[in-house]
Amino acid sequence: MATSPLIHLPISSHHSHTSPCHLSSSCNSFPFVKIHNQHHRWSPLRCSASSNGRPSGPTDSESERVLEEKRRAELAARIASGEFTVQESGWVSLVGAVRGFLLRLTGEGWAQTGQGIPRARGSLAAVDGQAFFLPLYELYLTYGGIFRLIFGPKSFLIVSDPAIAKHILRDNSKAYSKGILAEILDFVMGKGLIPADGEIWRVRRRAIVPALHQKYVAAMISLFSEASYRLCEKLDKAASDGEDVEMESLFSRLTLDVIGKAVFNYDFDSLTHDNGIVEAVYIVLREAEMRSTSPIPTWEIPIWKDISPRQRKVNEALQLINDTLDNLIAICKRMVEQEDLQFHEEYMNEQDPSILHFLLASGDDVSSKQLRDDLMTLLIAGHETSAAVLTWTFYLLSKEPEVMAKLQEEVDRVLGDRMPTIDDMKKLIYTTRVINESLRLYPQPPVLIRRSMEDDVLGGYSIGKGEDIFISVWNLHRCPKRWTDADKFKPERWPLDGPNPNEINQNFSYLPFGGGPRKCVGDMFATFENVVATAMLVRRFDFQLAPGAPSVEMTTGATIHTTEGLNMTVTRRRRQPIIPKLERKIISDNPSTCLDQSEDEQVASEDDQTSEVTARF
Ligand code: HEM
Repeated sequence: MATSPLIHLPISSHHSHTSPCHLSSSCNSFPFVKIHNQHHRWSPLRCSASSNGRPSGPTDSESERVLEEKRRAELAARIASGEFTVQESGWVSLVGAVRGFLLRLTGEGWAQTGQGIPRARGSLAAVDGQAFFLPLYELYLTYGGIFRLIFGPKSFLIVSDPAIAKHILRDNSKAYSKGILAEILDFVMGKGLIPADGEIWRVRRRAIVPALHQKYVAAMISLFSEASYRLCEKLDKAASDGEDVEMESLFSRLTLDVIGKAVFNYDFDSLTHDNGIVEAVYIVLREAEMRSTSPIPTWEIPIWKDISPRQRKVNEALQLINDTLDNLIAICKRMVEQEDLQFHEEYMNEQDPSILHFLLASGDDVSSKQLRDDLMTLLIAGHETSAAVLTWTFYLLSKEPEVMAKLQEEVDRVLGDRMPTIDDMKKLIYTTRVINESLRLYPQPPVLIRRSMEDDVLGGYSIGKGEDIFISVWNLHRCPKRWTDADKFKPERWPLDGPNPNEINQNFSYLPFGGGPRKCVGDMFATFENVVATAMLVRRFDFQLAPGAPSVEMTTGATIHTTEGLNMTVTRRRRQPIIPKLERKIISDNPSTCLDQSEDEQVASEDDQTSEVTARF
């Protein structure tokens, strides 16, 4: 039976915390978007925003900081008093010592099992839905880079040490499976690439990775631009009407539109309207999140799962998605059959550059169920993550006007009023650093889940087969010893002339896309998507937290969500005039040139700006 881990993580200290317990609910203006109604009251790293429409002034930040320090001091004192520490019984210690001794005898390493992994305990009665990775941070500061967290009969190893993370993810990755994650996601992803393990994973990874080749990613830039442009149009209307916008749901729609086209050449067009399939995708996504945070797996109870209206709705949604995917696969198969096909490494069909087309053209010999699982996995993996990155990036930007100004300066200078091209990705370096830094502060997902498939030694402690492990990327990314001003949004920490930060050059203390053989296959795709969307949005608009909106708080599903949306006031930018460059027009068949024209006209006429479009002769 699948166990659901995430709800079990809040720690008992929660209840006695000085912060009041709010349970509020709000209604999102967009249907099908998750509504959360818990506050992470416990959070020492609370990310509450000023809701007065301006970035917090020094007074706001100062009082936030004082409150935060108070909370942390209280918690640290309670942890230090041993409240969360589990005393090892003599029996456990004895077994540990004997085992450690035997390990040494067999030469398997100098395991410190005698001393035992530090232990903390949590309460099952804690409130669900809160950002569970936050209490893990404080416990990490006390118990260190590896400790055991115990909830009733269940226990988890919490890893926050870069060397141990490297060992699990890369050096000894074969000894670890996706464990709980695979169980929870089975209903939607089946044996898709994220949950799959062993031989199935190996074969599917080998088939899928080549589909995201450089030429494909370059072709995606115009797709990112077109979708971002549609979002700009929507924001432009809101700016005209003087309406605030809920950006989290808009980013969710933007990235859904992008990934649908990119993976199986399907235009959800969710930014423009809702339809059955968009609704079905959100029903399934919400279900996956519910399953990962629910204390009781009701969906596994034999009769209940057949009569529950919720489960029926989920099954209907899945059926609709599966039918749609089957249909798209059939259409694509026909296209491939009619094609004068010459398959090569960077193969791409110009009319349909999707991953599905590549897979079919490559002769990928796979069952249609497996193909559907893979497509569904790519859809979910590429949708939720990027939407969350954009949400938190814009939240962070609204709090740091100086970063926003620097970002806008770069975007104006590099892009002017053109649509972005692949060459611009090398030039929008500060924009990329903004995304790098956003991913450090808000890693998506905030924990990586594994299960040991054999005995191993982690950080000097021996562990057995079957341990459920959470690698806290949140803790790695906010470790105060590793990062100066760890909680501060400082894109400048990543030098402009340095390499793009990744897990290798940061020695596993920075894991925005995981690491080792199971590293994200869409890292470049996602980075460019986020860079393009961010650049196109900040070029046209200024963004501030909406006056009177609820403070921005975190909660978790698979990624970090806000509890009540990211409500923002969007205003058109008044830009300095761009001095026309007298340069010759380069004749190009690049589709982005056609778009240039339409956006140039749009920007010039609708924004009523003094800026002039770069003259081309
Ligand atoms: C900013 C956006 C994204 C972030 C932050 C992100 C992050 C990650 C991370 C951390 C992992 C490793 C998970 C683990 O080790 O347990 C991962 C795996 C994966 N990602 Fe992404 N991802 C993003 C976008 C995408 C996109 C756009 C795609 C597809 C086009 C994608 C497809 C995948 C797949 C298939 C895996 C599983 C790889 C495997 O297990 O072999 N991701 N992603």
